Amino acid sequence: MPLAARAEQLTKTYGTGPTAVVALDAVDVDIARGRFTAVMGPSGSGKSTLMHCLAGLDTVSGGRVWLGDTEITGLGDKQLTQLRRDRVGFMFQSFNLLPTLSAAENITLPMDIAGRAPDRAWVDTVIETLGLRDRLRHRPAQLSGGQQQRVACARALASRPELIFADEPTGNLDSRSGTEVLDFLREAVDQLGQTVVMVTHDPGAAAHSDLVLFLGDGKIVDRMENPTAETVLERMKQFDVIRHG
Ligand SMILES: Nc1ncnc2c1ncn2[C@@H]1O[C@H](COP(=O)(O)OP(=O)(O)OP(=O)(O)O)[C@@H](O)[C@H]1O
Repeated sequence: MPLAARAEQLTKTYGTGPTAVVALDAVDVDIARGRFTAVMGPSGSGKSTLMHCLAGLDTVSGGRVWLGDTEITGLGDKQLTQLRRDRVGFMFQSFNLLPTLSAAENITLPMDIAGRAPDRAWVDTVIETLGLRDRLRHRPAQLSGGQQQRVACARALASRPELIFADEPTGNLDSRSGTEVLDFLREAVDQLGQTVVMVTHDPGAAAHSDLVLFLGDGKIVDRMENPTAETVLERMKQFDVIRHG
């Protein structure tokens, strides 16, 4: 199966000496291309750290990481910045849109900064898929939270990245808007052939994915194909029993 990203014995330690924290402990992980992967686990289990290391947002303490066929461990800051800009899309809990720009300008901003001409047909497809056609001239403040996150999703998709990382993308949304954004991410995978990795605490959000990776204390402790909200919740309860019972 072609891989969008891969980590081998990925270790991340914060600090040194007796106060050092091992956020990731020799993690091996494959992210398959064209799939929707969710990353779950208790607070502090290393979800965001894993995402940041896979996306080249953070350096690793040990092990190796690849984006596609490119090994990113060992790349310098400049190369990493370029790689993220050209090959990775990001969505965060706070939508991170620029307030003075229209939706349309926000969507193509990363490419404008990079001096890359957008593929108009592709951007049009993304806008259509996300139902943003009649919102393009609006500024973020004139849009609902759900619409703002759809703009952020379109921005992440606009450059047709190899991989989209979404960190709690529905954390700031009511459940209806959240579901809508998750449905769009699902469509980005199913209809547009994109690859999505999403960090979430919410079993209902994870149920939109193809595969859930469960982290615990910096290790991948379990995985679940074709999750439903119920099976994910059930699995989380079992972990609680193991941890606290
Ligand atoms: N910049 C940092 N400096 C020191 N320790 C950090 C730093 N970032 C994360 N950590 C520690 O690394 C561990 C993993 O953190 P991480 O943010 O990856 O967990 P998480 O699973 O994403 O948590 P949450 O669900 O609360 O966001 C935690 O113990 C955290 O305190």
